[in-house]
Amino acid sequence: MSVRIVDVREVTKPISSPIRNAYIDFTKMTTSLVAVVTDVMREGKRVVGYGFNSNGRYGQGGLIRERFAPRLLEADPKKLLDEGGDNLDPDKIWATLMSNEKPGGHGERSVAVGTIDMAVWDAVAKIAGKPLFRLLAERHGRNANPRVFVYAAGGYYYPGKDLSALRGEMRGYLDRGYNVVKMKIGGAPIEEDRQRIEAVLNEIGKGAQLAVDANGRFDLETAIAYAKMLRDYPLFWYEEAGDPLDFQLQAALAEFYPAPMATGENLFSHQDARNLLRYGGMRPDRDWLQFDCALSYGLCEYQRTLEVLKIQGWSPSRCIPHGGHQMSLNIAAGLGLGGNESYPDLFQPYGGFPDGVRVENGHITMPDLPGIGFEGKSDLYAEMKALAA
Ligand SMILES: O=C([O-])CC(=O)C(=O)O
Ligand SMILES: [Mg+2]
Repeated sequence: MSVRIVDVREVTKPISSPIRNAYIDFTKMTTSLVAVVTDVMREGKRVVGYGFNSNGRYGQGGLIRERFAPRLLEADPKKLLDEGGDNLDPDKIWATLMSNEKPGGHGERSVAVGTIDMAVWDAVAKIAGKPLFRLLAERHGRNANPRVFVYAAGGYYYPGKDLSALRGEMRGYLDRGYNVVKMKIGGAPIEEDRQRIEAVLNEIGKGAQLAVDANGRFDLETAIAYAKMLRDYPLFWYEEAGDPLDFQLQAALAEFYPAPMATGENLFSHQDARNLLRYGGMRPDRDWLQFDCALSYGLCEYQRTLEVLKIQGWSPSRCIPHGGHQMSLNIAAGLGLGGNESYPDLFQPYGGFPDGVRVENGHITMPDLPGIGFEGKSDLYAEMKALAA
């Protein structure tokens, strides 16, 4: 049986909305959609793997088309196969993508590679005829747990949004089954943010919890001023206070913030993750790590990141990735992460769950769909299918 990648296609799609966090607005946000087309047939259909690059970093069409897709298509197909020769080997593909790339200075090539890697894993699990989370659990000798914690991210700033709109948004998440919600901070003066936080806490009551996200906006002084304000409240976490690569700031903040902190969505390699754990003062008994495989060289690299965690004394259950995509849901269910982000009202049709999956008591249950499960989400699959047609 031949197993061959016959094409790698990319299209850049808008995922824009009028929202704003403390650092950027999303009025021009895009994502790359990728199809890895194989010559394998399953149940009378050609196996195509799909991927996209989460949100927050723009499409990567230039890098994918000029550098990464040609490397895959020019490689000897036999060199991309696993030992049995009957499936693709994601690690060999990853090494091929990264040939002639220097170390360090990751830039956004990690996003381009992460997007293709997602499509490769989708294809590999479909060729194996299994959900990706089950394939991952088997490869790691673990039991899959299809029940995954999810939280609702939103609470953005946008024109005309007052406290009652913010409260209404959060109420809507609770009505849909979530029990942890997240809102943005740092895009308004501290006193205004305090009022926004109190409004949300009053709305959600004792049965739910609130996380806050500063999107890396603060200098040390401001991060500490916020820590002193935030520690008055029983928050789920205080996220990305300062620049993602300012590990000293993160470590200093721990002195002022005994409750859980979260960060990592803008660290794009296992080496950066290792530096965070070495120097960022993050505490394995309470803090949360948010590396998003789609932005950070994909699942091949994410497995290396999980190895780094292990060596540094961290459990994978402290990871709740950024991005709200089904790829991280599979990793969570297969490799025992603590859960996944979700954006119930944003970045559609890319984020979210397969049709019919409901959030209950802050958790979803993964259906048994082959691959990542994109075929189970009809609005998303319509876009994907158009690319592969
Ligand atoms: O606003 C964003 O860029 C998204 C983000 O930080 C998150 O989901 O944690
Ligand atoms: Mg964030």
